[in-house]
Amino acid sequence: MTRITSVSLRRVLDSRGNPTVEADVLTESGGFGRGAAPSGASTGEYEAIELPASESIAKAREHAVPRLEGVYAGDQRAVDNALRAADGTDDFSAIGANSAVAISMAAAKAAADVLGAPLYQHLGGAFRGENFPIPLGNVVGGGEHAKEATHIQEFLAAPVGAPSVSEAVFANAAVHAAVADVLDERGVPAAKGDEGAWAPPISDADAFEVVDEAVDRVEDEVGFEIRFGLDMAAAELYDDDREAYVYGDETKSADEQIEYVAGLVDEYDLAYVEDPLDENDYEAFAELTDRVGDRTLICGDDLFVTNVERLQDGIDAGAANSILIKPNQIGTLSDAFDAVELAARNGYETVISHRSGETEDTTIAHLAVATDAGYIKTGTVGGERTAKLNELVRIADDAV
Ligand SMILES: O=C(O)[C@@H](CO)OP(=O)(O)O
Ligand SMILES: [Mg+2]
Repeated sequence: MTRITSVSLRRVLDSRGNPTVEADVLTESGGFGRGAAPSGASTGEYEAIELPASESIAKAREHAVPRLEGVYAGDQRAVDNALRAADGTDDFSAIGANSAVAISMAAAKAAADVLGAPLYQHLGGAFRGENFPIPLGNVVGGGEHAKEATHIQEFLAAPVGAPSVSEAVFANAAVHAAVADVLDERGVPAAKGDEGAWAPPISDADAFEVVDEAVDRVEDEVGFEIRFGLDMAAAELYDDDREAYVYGDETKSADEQIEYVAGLVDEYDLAYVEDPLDENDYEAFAELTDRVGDRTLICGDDLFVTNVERLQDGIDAGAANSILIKPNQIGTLSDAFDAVELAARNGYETVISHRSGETEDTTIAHLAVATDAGYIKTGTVGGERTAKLNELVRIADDAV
């Protein structure tokens, strides 16, 4: 029933206005699924390769589409193995991870359509749909996502005490609004960065104060615990030649960076710190995890790139205690699931994540529920971000 009869690919816009790949998959019994690839700006050195959309589409049409016709969409591993076989490289550099992930997601949705089940249930089974991830909401940011703003890429609201996913989602939006108020009171004008977070021209130290204040205000209003966290995207701060983290005119050695982050965790009771160190420095990750891993999540994004081999190296080294899962970093849903499962077996928390360049695709909301992930990082406001957040609300309301 879920045998694939056609795969079509097209160029569509992403949220930055760049071309990205959208895939439609049809099955013989009329099942339909559509998936679109997101795109990163602060990409990790070890990510699967995104090709220019037109090139990726042309290559996938030539090599992947003929292999996919006749494969069962309901057999996700068969679909993803066909994509890997069509590509023939380790990093999807032949057809592009952008076409691969779009097709992989579209096939899963087509299978769910045939089965008449919500995507999260097709991917995660009958017992999923009870637990929901805590949404990490980007409220202030800079780095590669906005010029003339903070060095730290993302300040993320974490409504850890929210009684429901819906209240959590609205709390993050309230923190985003409260940040605007606090900035306004301080006379700071702020544009928005790529993910819709405020991108004010202030120092990192000031941003901590602003976010802390905004979180306190909303916490008082809603009556449950809200903490905050960071994505430092430190690989972007790290200068290989100087062997130091560069913050404008200041630099920090790896030891100083560890000291700095450990201090921030304690000062602001941070719930979450993503990529606090360079993507090649497992040792420094391990040292920081050893120091503060009992009270905060140290998450590997560029460090692990959703790759089981890199995650296994991290587990062996004691580096981090959680992993960011981005399907397009590795190219298929099967690979993303393998990373989630390896993480879970080793007590690593999972955080399912969007990219800074996004589309209206809602697959990651379903993926987070399907894998029982503790967290999802998918922005706070803006249509391509609220698409996922609203889908979570619908899943919780049994309305998908
Ligand atoms: O670093 C990150 O975690 C992501 C998403 O927030 O950014 P990008 O997609 O630019 O890599
Ligand atoms: Mg990151």
